[in-house]
Amino acid sequence: MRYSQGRRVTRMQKIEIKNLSKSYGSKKVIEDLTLTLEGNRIYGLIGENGTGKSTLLRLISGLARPTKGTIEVNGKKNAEERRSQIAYLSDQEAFDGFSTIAYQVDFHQKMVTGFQVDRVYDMLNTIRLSVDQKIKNLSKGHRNLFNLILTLANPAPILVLDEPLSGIDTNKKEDLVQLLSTFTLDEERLIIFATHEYDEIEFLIDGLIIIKDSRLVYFTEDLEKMRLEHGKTIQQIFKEVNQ
Ligand SMILES: Nc1ncnc2c1ncn2[C@@H]1O[C@H](COP(=O)(O)OP(=O)(O)OP(=O)(O)O)[C@@H](O)[C@H]1O
Repeated sequence: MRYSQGRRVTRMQKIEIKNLSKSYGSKKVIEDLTLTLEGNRIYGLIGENGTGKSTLLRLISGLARPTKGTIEVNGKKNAEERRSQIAYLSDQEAFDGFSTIAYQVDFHQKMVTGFQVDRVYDMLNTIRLSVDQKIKNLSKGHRNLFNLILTLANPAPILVLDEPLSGIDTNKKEDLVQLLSTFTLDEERLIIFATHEYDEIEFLIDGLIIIKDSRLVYFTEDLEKMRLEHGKTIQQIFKEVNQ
């Protein structure tokens, strides 16, 4: 199944990163990264452990401060303004655990303007999660799924997702991949997400970003073209740039 085929590219959303560097003490985590992401597209961000993927997503989302360089999201430069354009999903546990699913949905509805609560209930129904369940009693995969659903229901034009597929079983991953595709296609959003699941994203993403040793080593915004012209899978591209 090729979810990305025939996608309408409207170029409405834009993330513009120029000469971005981030260090923690003497450790360089992102070095001189320049990258423009735009349109109604899904971008996959891959790289080995500790190469700076989460850091880059946090920088884009205004949750970490660059050491050097600039980030503009839909023309907004400062961190607070950027945050207004972005729904961010962390790879860390986000819940207190003792509340129920219903409580969290209600909380998000109160906190997030335009939160798509009907969609949340539809999605919960699809994956058969009862709203009365306490978060602490959910499996890790279900917790991750619920967290992702809350993020998808945020109407922000850009979704920044840190490992949204981690811990989710294969059957549900297919549904999720379809869901992510629908979310950009129908609503003209831009999604960037970090993942280690190269096979799962093969036909989901439009663009591919690879980071190695803190640096951008590969970028295409048209993976389908690369696949047709060079016949390479993401796994093969990844191996080549990591040699
Ligand atoms: N707040 C921080 N303080 C100090 N070092 C940090 C901090 N955040 C990240 N790092 C370091 O920056 C490097 C990159 O971390 P990051 O989490 O961005 O990598 P990643 O590519 O997302 O890794 P993974 O695939 O394992 O999730 C790591 O060496 C990490 O220890």
